[in-house]
Amino acid sequence: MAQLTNDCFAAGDRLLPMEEALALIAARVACIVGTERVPLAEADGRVLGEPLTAGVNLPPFDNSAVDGYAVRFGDLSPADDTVLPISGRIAAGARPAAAETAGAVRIFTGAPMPAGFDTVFMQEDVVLEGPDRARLPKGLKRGANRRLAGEDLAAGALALPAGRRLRPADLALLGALGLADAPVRQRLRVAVLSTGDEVAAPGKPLRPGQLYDANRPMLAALLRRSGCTVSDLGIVPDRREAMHAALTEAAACHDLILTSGGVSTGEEDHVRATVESAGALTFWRIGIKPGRPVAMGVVAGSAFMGLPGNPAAAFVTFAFLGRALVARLAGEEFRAPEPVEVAAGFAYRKKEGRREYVRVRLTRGGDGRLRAEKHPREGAGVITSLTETDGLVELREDATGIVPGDPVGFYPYAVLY
Ligand SMILES: Nc1nc2c(c(=O)[nH]1)N[C@H]1C(S)=C(S)[C@@H](COP(=O)(O)OP(=O)(O)OC[C@H]3O[C@@H](n4cnc5c(N)ncnc54)[C@H](O)[C@@H]3O)O[C@H]1N2
Ligand code: MOO
Repeated sequence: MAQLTNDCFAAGDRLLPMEEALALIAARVACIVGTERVPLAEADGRVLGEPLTAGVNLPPFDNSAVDGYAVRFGDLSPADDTVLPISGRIAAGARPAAAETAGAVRIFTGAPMPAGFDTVFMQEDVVLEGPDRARLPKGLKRGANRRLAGEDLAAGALALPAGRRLRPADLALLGALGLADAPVRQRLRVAVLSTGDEVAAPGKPLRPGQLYDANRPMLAALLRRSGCTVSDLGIVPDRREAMHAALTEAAACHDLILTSGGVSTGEEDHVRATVESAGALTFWRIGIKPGRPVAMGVVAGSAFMGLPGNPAAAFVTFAFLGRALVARLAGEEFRAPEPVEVAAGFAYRKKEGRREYVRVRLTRGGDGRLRAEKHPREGAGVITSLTETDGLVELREDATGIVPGDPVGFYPYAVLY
């Protein structure tokens, strides 16, 4: 994290545009975790630590894609059906046979092609004339129904790049290449804490003026889905010394500290001031709604991100900034999610110059198009505006508003974590 030095380019009160914040994360933050080997069964969701090249051809040998009859294309009559004697039989798992002399060879899906044979008729298309003669219809192309060694992936070719977050299909590829384990990045160790005297832990009765902590369970879950190991450091009261102690202790054994609340401008908002005194602040105000106060920096050698206290703001800022930071630190090759276009089902006015995310539910309009309906309650503290919706509509900085029917970019929640 040495990259996040105290050169305060985001000084002053300017709202940093999202693109600039993301560019800073990309430019200043490097991978800080080593690699380890894990069995394939445990590799789903892990980040590949090095590029993997194929050690074998995929498939490993020429084989039939169907149950049927293998022939040499040159033995076929171009203009008419061909009748050939059935000269052999090869099942899947059989050793590749020495060259058959001629004729049609009974073959099964996945069985090795006999040497010199290049084309396979599906058995449904073949008429048997007695026990050992096959009538083969005209018109099949050379090479039909044959899979060539290495046509999926050739030995020596790149199978998966470093930084890849492994998906179930990737495990099929690694398994097919004969790998029992994979070199992956160690999990990022992240400390999560909530701040604020008004925030209470579950299991205790609420004192007047208190509410239960919504952000910790949500952020811990988002982090785990991003591949992190999470330490829950509880709730830190609104006192500078308590905050200083919590952050510096957390920094000792975590790669990243993620907080919520206390990053705004109030006298009781100690997070930002603590980061400035115990480390360095890279930015702390972003041109995004909900979620303007987002702080990023370093504390005692550990990366730091402070999200706003309002739960919907914490969610949105984690989805678009926290996720990018985690990916950089964890060595994950990160591509920002792409919104899909849907029709707006609502009118909305916004200020130019900041990016807004509107919580929406998807419905299908009479015209068959997917339509985004805005949740009726917009407040950044309204948790049901997250639970009762399907995703976020993005309104970019230059937009001043939309009317029903306008095309808008929609992110389903599932693509955000
Ligand atoms: N004068 C200004 N006031 C505020 C500004 C501003 O720019 N100038 N920004 C507003 C915005 S936007 C937000 S968001 C909040 C962010 O403030 P903080 O990040 O300092 O967060 P807090 O003040 O601590 O809390 C805000 C809100 O969220 C509730 N909260 C906090 N933590 C939790 C939690 N773990 N679970 C559930 N709810 C939580 C907290 O009680 C507050 O209601 O500041 C605005 N004000
Ligand atoms: O953006 Mo604040 O984060 O509006 O609630």
